[in-house]
Amino acid sequence: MHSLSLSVRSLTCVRGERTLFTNLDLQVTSGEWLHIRGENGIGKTSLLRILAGLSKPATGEILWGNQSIFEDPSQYHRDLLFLGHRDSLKEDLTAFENLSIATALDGVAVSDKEILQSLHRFGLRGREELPVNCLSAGQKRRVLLARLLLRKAKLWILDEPFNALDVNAVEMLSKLIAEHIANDGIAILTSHQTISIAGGRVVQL
Ligand SMILES: Nc1ncnc2c1ncn2[C@@H]1O[C@H](COP(=O)(O)OP(=O)(O)OP(=O)(O)O)[C@@H](O)[C@H]1O
Repeated sequence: MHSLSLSVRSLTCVRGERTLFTNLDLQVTSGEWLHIRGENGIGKTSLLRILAGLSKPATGEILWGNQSIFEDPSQYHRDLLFLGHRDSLKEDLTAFENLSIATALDGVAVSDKEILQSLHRFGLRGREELPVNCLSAGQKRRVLLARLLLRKAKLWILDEPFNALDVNAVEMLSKLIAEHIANDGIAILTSHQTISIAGGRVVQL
């Protein structure tokens, strides 16, 4: 994976009547991750949605490498995996079917074996063929997170990825993020917890 960076210059975000942040600058390069922190309602999710190209900032630019993310969105979205904190699964389908659909929509060719392995890594052995509405909140979250193993995205943008996870799953996800960073990946995430993964910087909104 060659070195890449996401650079943000003079970003301003307005939602409704409120200006959430102004003139935000940040940069994150291969082998680094950012922890976006701040109180409820400060604008963390709004920032991540802008960084993922899902909404536009009032002012400012976002460069992936040398190019604005809005110039070639399909290329950017091939390099990016965004997991929103309100992302949900199709409740009447199984965990396996949910991942099959998600990877097909992402345009990624994965084998049934790889899908099963990703579910097993997230501790869902024996739960692969249950309709998702029979899973607990934390197990549903684990199914969503299994996508991280199936997409070889360079940039992970994760909104509250540790929510609803038990101690083991927190450890599993921390290890996965650490591996991604060690392999020259990039991650930007929000969390109200303290996270100890090497290569990280805190951005306080
Ligand atoms: N489309 C919108 N129209 C009006 N206000 C909005 C819109 N989207 C978000 N907001 C407001 O912007 C503020 C920031 O919301 P955001 O979800 O980014 O906060 P957050 O920092 O992620 O909070 P939390 O820690 O609670 O998840 C909130 O006050 C929210 O109500």
